[in-house]
Amino acid sequence: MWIGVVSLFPEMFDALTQQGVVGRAVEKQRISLEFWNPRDYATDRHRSVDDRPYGGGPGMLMKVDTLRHAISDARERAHQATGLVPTVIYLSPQGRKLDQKGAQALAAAGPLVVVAGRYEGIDERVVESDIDEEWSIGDYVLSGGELPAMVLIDAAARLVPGVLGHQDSAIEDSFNDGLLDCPHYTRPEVIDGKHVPDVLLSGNHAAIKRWRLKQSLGRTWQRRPDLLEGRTLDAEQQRLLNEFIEEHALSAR
Ligand SMILES: C[S@@+](CC[C@H](N)C(=O)[O-])C[C@H]1O[C@@H](n2cnc3c(N)ncnc32)[C@H](O)[C@@H]1O
Repeated sequence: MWIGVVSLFPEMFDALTQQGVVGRAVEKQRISLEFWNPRDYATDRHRSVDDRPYGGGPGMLMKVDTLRHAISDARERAHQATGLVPTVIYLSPQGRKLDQKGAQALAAAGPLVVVAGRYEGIDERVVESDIDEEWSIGDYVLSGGELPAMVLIDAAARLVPGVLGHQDSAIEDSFNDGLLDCPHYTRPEVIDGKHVPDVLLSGNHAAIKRWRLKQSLGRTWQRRPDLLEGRTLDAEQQRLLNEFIEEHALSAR
């Protein structure tokens, strides 16, 4: 997966690319990340990258020419590196809210150019002319698009085949099949008098699989019932959820 990043603070991305899953993916060249800094295109004495908004008011906007130049070079490089036309994404609180389905779509898309905004954002005409999609990471406002860009890149990159050591771990993650993940346990067998559920020690893989699905369904029902709305459970899933609800009612008594 090829990703070009347009940012005034490319060094922030070291946090993403120098360790962990994405760091290893970059090292193994499963993910290629390249950076364009609008400041490198500034020609004035102060190397300015911001400009005043028409109509006045507080805050600045990203300077148009340096930003467009960076986007254009990133787009051209994407084509050169992959032979494909990239999707240019602007991280914005006004964009489509990122969820696991969105991350799956981005992981399967061709090359991406990801634009991190700063100040009060970017000129609307640049959005209209140079941006293909706007993505948000949630209904709150951050000071810049770098953290949102890293969130989006991480969420998509770990779904690229070969990026995760155990590909299954992505399959079983929360949201991948529309449910929350089941609870997990590691050693020791007893912590503060609390035991690992017997079934996980049984070695009975069918029973473990059934238990995990039951917990997934139950947790989703408890914590995120909205995820179950409009979803038709098959007979086995319904049975497991009923069992969970019954057990839950019994333990609540
Ligand atoms: C201070 S914000 C500008 C917010 C903008 N004035 C608004 O209210 O829509 C600066 C930059 O941070 C990024 N940003 C902030 N919150 C974000 C979010 N929830 N999702 C994605 N990007 C965000 C965007 O790139 C934005 O251009």
